[in-house]
Amino acid sequence: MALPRFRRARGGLVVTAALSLALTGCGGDAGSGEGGEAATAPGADAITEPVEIEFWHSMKEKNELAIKTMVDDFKKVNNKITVKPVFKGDYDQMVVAYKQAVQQEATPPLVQIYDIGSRFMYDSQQVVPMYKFIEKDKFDQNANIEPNIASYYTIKNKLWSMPFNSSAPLLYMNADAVKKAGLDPDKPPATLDEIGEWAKKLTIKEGGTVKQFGFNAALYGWFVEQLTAQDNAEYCDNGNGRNGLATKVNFGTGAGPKFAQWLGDLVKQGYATNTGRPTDQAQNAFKTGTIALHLESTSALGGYTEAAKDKFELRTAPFPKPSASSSGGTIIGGGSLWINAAGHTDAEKRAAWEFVKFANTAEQQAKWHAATGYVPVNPQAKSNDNPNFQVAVTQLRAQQPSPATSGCLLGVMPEARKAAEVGLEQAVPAAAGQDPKTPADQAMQNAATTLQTPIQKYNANVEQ
Ligand SMILES: O=P(O)(O)OC[C@H](O)CO
Repeated sequence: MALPRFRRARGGLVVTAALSLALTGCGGDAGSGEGGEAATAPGADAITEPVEIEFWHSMKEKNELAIKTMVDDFKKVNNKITVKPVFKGDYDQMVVAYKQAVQQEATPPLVQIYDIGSRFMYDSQQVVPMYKFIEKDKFDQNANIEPNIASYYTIKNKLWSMPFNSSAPLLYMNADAVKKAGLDPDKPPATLDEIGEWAKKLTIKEGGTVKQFGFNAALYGWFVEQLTAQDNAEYCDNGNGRNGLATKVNFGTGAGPKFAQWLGDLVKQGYATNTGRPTDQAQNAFKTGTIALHLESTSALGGYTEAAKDKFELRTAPFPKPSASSSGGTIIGGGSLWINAAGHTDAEKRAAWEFVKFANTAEQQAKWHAATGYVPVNPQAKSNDNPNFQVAVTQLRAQQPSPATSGCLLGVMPEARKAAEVGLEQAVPAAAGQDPKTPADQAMQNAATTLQTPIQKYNANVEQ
């Protein structure tokens, strides 16, 4: 399907139906912008005098401090450019803030968007694609960006955003609890069933009270995406939306219901606690030391390392596979940096690129990785000697990019993740001894079906 023709809007900017749809979900004139393939990348001569740019991000606590350190480091070597980091809430809140900014013609020159916002950003017509700066500067992409990471942000063979905070999902262990139960943290469980077996041995009850749960994980749609890829299956059709627009999601069958059933059973039997969808709640429970095994992103590692200090021995292990025969891998997570074209001067766009290049350097990526736990995007970056930090790096480098592990490109991917979480909520009982609201197969299938109309509406308005 051809992209609807641009039309001129006030101020010489342009609106597309694709953008309108992405912004409002219902078509109509919603914003303006001049970006996408049409945008150009200004050269180094665009900066002739001091320039200040806002950098919107979603990093909090320890990870936000690491951003501030990076910005300060940048200022020391680029005295003409001031980068002002602005925390805009979590990843979902950022997308809301970004959409509002497009409507108000007030986007920042530089924005961090989570992985699953990539197709939306591509369709938004707001950005200067990263490959244009790469070409302009003859930047060596292969030498500076891990191919396994770049694959996620590569759309139609071109890199659209710069991977920045790249993560992998992990199994976290309270190694003291593991050892006390006579289990060996050096031989961690590798499948959901093995985790279930461990969780039973690791749950400690005193009287009627649970002192330690064997397992917890947020009801987080990201885990459904990861387990699907671990099964070497595609989350959405058309080669995970990379051979053409995806027309449906597949989490109604396979790893989605398997995970929902497995977690529901563990909660019902009292071996896992259900802390709901907010990842903060599952994270806080793990940090108290009363959870033995836990699933989270490597992005939490910096904070966990600090929280566990003097409390318990923290260990990480590869993310589990749905079953021993699963032959896939994990998907790169986290977010990437997008440079906005609409309404920005050449100096601002160039300043944003200068910071993006700086953030990608081996030195900065090594520092960033050591502070946060994110995987270094630059293969030349030294990884942290702490073995907990190396698990995600090894996990990522060991796998070959494939359609499954490149992740699903879908304009309504944030909605898809939320739908999967609604499915999990239906399938996982609130507490021990309770039944789920809906059987797992049906809950996940129902959730997947709710996406058909949003996907069709989105696809009707964007180019293939
Ligand atoms: O917690 P992060 O930054 O690793 O992100 C996890 C997911 O990829 C976000 O979509």
